[in-house]
Amino acid sequence: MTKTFGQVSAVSNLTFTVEPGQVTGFLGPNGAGKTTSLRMLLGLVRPTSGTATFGGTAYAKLDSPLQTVGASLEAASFHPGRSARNHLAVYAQSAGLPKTAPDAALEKVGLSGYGDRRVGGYSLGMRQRLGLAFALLGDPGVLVLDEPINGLDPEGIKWIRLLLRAMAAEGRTVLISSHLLSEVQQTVDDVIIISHGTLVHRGELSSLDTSDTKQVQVNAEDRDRLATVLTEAGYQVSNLRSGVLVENADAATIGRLAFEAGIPLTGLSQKRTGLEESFLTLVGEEGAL
Ligand SMILES: Nc1ncnc2c1ncn2[C@@H]1O[C@H](COP(=O)(O)OP(=O)(O)OP(=O)(O)O)[C@@H](O)[C@H]1O
Repeated sequence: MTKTFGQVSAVSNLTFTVEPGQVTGFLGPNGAGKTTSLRMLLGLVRPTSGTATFGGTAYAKLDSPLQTVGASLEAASFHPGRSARNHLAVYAQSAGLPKTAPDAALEKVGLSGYGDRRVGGYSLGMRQRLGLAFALLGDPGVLVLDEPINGLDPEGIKWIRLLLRAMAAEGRTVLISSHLLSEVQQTVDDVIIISHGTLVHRGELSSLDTSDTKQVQVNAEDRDRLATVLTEAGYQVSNLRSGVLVENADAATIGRLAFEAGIPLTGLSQKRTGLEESFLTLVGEEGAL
């Protein structure tokens, strides 16, 4: 797809496919063209050229759009004077969904107790959840969510991460946008990265990790002994506030070495410092904002 607004080229020649059964992150700095792309996908903006389809059908031609694609583009677009349940009921009725659909959707997003409140009194996090309830209303196989994590508190972030992962595990297609890789890093399987309206990277999240040096962070109550054992095994180690950093190592080998030396570990993880760095290199300076 390509979209130009007068002189501004918002999206140029962008091509990608999103697969079911996984969560795909659509990433890029502010102004990269994510929202414009998602709006084209949902038939809200007409592409200058190109097409976007769901299983071969354009959004506008879908027989039952709410039951096919659930979308949440602007969390703030609900009328402040109406209740969440009322909003959802109107959409459910016009789409011929069962009367129970609004309550089921509110339940899924943890807003059951707040359905009768005016949306105007909702926090940003609650509006995000309501946006998601709207997306889930028709129990669709595809979810398209613009910045769904933005505005959520840590508990909300954990909650949405689990929900999106569960949706993907059920075989649904989940596409979420974000301007921060770190925000979605633990949620996505695949990434599509754009910058200045063009595709700069497409692949599994791990494909972003181009760092040659693999580091392992490991900790034990007897940290000194752990460091000695690893040094004797030929590893270069340094002390961190929260453990020992081992250069050029993989977590499985370090875990086995500690086990063989009879050192109980209190922490063991492979550091993936390359991800964020690769992301920033791909999107340029603005990505740091
Ligand atoms: N209706 C419009 N008229 C003119 N220019 C527009 C319009 N919509 C978007 N643009 C421009 O297109 C470019 C891409 O904007 P878009 O909102 O798609 O980016 P984004 O990646 O979603 O960023 P953000 O996360 O800040 O929303 C920007 O330069 C923006 O100013």
